[in-house]
Amino acid sequence: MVAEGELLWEPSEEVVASAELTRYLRWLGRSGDYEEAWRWSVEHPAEFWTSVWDYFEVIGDRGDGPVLSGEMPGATWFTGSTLNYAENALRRTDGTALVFVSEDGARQELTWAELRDEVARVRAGLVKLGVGRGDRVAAYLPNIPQAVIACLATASLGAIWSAGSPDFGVPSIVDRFKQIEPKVLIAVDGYHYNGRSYDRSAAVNEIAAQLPSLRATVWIPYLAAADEGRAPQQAEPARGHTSETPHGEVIGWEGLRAEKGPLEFERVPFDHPLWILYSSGTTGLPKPIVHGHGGIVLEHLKSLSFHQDLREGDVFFWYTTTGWMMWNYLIGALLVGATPVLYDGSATHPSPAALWRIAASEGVTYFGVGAPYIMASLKAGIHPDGLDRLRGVGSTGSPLPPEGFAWVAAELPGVPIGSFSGGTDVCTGFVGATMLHAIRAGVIPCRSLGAKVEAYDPAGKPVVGEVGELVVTQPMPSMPVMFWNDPSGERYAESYFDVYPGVWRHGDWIKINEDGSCVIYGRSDSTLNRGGVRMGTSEFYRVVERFEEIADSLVIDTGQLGQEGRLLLYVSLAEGAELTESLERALCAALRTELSPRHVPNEIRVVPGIPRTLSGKKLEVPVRKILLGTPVEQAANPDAMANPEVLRHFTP
Ligand SMILES: CC(=O)CC(=O)O
Repeated sequence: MVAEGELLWEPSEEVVASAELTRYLRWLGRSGDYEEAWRWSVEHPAEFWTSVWDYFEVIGDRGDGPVLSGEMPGATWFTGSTLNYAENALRRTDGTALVFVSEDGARQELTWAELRDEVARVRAGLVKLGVGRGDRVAAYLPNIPQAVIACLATASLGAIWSAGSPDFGVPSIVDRFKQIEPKVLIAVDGYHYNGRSYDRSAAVNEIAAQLPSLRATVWIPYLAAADEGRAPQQAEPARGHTSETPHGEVIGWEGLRAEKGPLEFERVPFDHPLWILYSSGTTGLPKPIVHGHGGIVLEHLKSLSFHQDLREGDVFFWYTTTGWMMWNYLIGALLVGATPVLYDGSATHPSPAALWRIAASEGVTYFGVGAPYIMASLKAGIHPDGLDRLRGVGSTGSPLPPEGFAWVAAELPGVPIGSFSGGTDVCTGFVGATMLHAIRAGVIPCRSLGAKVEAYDPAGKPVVGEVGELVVTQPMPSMPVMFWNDPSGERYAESYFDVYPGVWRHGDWIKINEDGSCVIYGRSDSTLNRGGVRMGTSEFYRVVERFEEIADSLVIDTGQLGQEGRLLLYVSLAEGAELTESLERALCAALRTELSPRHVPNEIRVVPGIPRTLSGKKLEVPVRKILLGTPVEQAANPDAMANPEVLRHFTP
């Protein structure tokens, strides 16, 4: 058992001296006191974000309008400025820009010159298909180089990128893409995952048929190329050749990139849409969140340099699909001149150590994953090795329990583990680590520069040392510039500003300590409130999932509006395990002693699996709704789930 707050790592003088953040603070003429710098960054946001633009020598015209005008929602940044994300991402010319590895062993490397050439070609291909400023290009692609190339080519034109991963079902992709009316769809014929091939040709045809806005569909014969000797389901049209279908032209990737074009960049205003990400709630269509060129360039430069300490020469890995904002964050490495490693495949194929092996073979210097992968590595008894170049490990997606921190500290001595928390809505973390901070078990060392994060009590008063609602009380440039199809901004305002007017409420529980460090306790709306003792579900899971017999768990408090309800614990069992009376007793005893007697579940139920979203989050709120009487079909969208079949096991 590891105590929260136990010291695990401290930066040496050398680490502090060579940190990117130290260089920036010196350039600013400030001391190395992080809290002082943070306070300045949030109290003087216009000065801070101007310094980020200048320090990184952002390519573009900073303009001479006000840096920050108005208030949330609706604050605007850098009036009169123009820039282009792709121009900033493609500023280097020498060395390796991108590495790709897949679970079946394929590997590809692109130099900066090759990446620039590919982007120019695809840009020319998109122009030929009629894509221009403001048009949407949708992608149904795995984490492969073509996704990065097409994203940058789209951005270079001032057109708008939007991606979904090919493991998303047809209805969930159509629900997303039909809202944004794309002109072009770029898709693969299928992919490999966990040793199996998944043919998606029929899915792509179904998607295309439901998008009347399409002028063209671009096919990438990815599965066909991998499955040597197997006839592709959808033949690649001959180079440069196109054919017509009811839903537009059909062209192959080779046709799209056939002509060498000029690498040019349409400089656009700061808030010009760069990409559209989605956040699915439990009702209505997924929210199409639009981020702007300027906000993403500044936020990713700041966050990747000062919080992940990335720089030229670094090799950056984060396990993600194109359907999660961590993909957009991963490719942000290009902005700082680091090399992103794209991986397509399962995290645990051919073994639970698969991702650690990639980190070793690719000489990864910063390795990021979802918290469950670290916990699974702990449980599987993995001893990662060959990671001599590793300087940092990142964890996100859900709170990492103190044991996960301690495992990284023990297995990778000298490497700090930085838990990072934010979300799709801002395409970054609000809180994270730096190379100036010590690492303590279960604790996130700081609030990110420029992110005025506070914990609010229900009356909207900031609290310190107590759990409260995570709010952001100053605008950040990477906040959405709008939701697509929400001209009045109503949906946007409702999503973040309905509880505390003028203040961004993120929907997480956070405790901020006196020293600025913090702990995230999970989603605020799934919190357990037992007799007034509020607790995020992560603390519960930490106790339960330590048991070898428990593979996964979900806890639901059916209490409503101050009324105490039942506390139900769902467990999926490890292979060969049984929920015996003695195991039930041991679980209850651990919860009683480690949390509180009020946190002993009223009932423990065995289920075949815990429902998770495609990006791995437990579906606590939808299950709670089902238990309170909402029909399963209305509580959750099966297409946004990794394992929708398990939901029927959760009945009132
Ligand atoms: C940075 C993050 O917060 C990622 C996520 O959990 O979606």
